[in-house]
Amino acid sequence: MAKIVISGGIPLHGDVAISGAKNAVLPILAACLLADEPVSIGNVPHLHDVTTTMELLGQMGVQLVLDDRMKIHVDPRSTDRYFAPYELVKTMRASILVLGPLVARFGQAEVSLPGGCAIGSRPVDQHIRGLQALGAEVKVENGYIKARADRLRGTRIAMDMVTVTGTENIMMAAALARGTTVIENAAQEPEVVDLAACLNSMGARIEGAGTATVVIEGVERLHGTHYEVLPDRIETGTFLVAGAISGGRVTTKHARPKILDAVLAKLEEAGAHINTGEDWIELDMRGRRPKAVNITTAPYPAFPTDMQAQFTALNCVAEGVGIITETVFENRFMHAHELQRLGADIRLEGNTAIIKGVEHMSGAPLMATDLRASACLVLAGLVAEGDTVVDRVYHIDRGYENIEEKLGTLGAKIRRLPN
Ligand SMILES: CC(=O)N[C@H]1[C@@H](OP(=O)(O)OP(=O)(O)OC[C@H]2O[C@@H](n3ccc(=O)[nH]c3=O)[C@H](O)[C@@H]2O)O[C@H](CO)[C@@H](O)[C@@H]1O
Ligand SMILES: C=C(OP(=O)(O)O)C(=O)O
Repeated sequence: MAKIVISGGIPLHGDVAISGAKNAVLPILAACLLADEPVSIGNVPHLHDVTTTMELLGQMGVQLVLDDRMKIHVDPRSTDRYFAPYELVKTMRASILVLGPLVARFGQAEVSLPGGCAIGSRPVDQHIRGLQALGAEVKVENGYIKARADRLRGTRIAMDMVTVTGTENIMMAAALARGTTVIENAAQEPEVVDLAACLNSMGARIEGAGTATVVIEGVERLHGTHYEVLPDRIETGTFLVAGAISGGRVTTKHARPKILDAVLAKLEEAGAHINTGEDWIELDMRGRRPKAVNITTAPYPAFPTDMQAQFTALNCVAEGVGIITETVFENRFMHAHELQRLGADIRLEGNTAIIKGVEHMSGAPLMATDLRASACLVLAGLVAEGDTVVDRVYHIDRGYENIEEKLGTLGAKIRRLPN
C-alpha cells in the first residue's frame, strides 16, 4: 500500500490553490441523474471519491467524460440501471446520494446500505424515512435499500437530527415530486447550498437552502446546465493548519473565507494572524508557537467535525491544554492513538480528547484509519522531528487532491512511496 513520508521541521511558506469541494461535487454528480439533458460540472477536484462516483454512475448507463480542465460532462439520458452495488458503496458512503435521484426520476432504486466505518455507525434511517414520507415504498432486504414510487408527493418532513447527505437526498428527490416539500431541521452546510444552487440552475425551485427550513416546489423536469463547484472549505482549513502547525505563512487561493468563520476564529485564537480577501486567506504564524484551543464540533455554522482531527494535531504541539469534544460522530478519535506514537500527550474520555501540548514530537511509522485522520497525521509529520511514515494513504486520496505536491510547493519535505 502507498505511504507518505514527511521529514518534519520546515515552516511552510507560499500560496496553495484550493480545489473544488468533495462534499459538494459528489451530491452534484448524483443530481445529474435527475436531468433529462446533459450537464457539465466545472472545478471538479481530482479525487478518488470522484472516480468512484463516475464508476457508479457509469455502471448505471450514464455517459461521463472528464476533460483535461477537470470538467465533467455528464449525459444521464442513457441511464438504464438503477442499482448501486455493495462493492462501490462500501468504499464511499456518499454513494447513498443516488437513492433520492433514482427514485424521483426513474421510480425505482436498489442501493446497498453503506457499512459502518472508522468514525461511527452512520445509519441512513433519515434518508429512508424521508423517502417514505414522500410516498416511496422502501424496504431493506439482503443489505440493500429497495425503493419504488410512481411519482413522489411533496410533504413536510422534520428531520430527527441534522444530516447533510440526508437533507441532500430528500432535497433531490423532492425536486421532481408533485407539490411542495418542506424540510425542517435541515443541514445548513455550504455544500447543501451549492447543491441547491446547482439544482436551481437545472430548473428546480428550491428556497431556504443554508437555513434550517428548505422549501422545494417540485417541477415536471430538470434540464441541462453548467455548474462550477464551490471551493473545498475542509481542504482550505487543512492547509491553513499546515501553516500554523509548522510556524509558517500560507495563503490559500481560490478559497471562500465566508464559509470558514468557525475555523478561522479558532486559528486566530491559536495565535495566527489571518487576512482575507474575496477568494483568499492568508495565515501567518511565523516565530510563534500555537496556543492550545478548545473545540466542540457541531453542524454548520459551528466548528466542522471534518476539521477536528487537524486541530487535534495542532493542539499536540501547542502551548497549554486543549479540550476537543466531538459531538457529530461517536468514534472519531482514531488518530489520537497514532499521534501518541509521535509523543503527543492525549487522554481520551468518551467523546472528549484532552491534549497537553508538548514542545517536540518525533517521527514514527503511523497508520491512517480514515480521511481526516490521515490529514491529521500528515500535519503532525510536518512538525515531528525526523521521518514520519503514514501508511494506508488511500484514505487521503479520497478527499485531497495531490496533497504531497501541494505541501511540497509550500516547502514541505514530503514524498509518496508507491505500493
Ligand atoms: C459526503 C459528505 O457530505 N460527507 C459529510 C457528511 O456526512 P453524512 O451526511 O454521512 O453525515 P450526517 O450529517 O448524515 O451525520 C450526522 C450525524 O447524524 C447521524 N445520522 C445521519 C443520517 C441518518 O439517517 N441517521 C443518523 O443517525 C450520523 O450517524 C451522525 O452522527 O456530513 C458529515 C457531518 O458534517 C461530514 O463529516 C461528512 O464529511
Ligand atoms: C467523513 C468524510 O467523508 P465521507 O462522508 O465521504 O466519509 C469527510 O469528508 O471527512
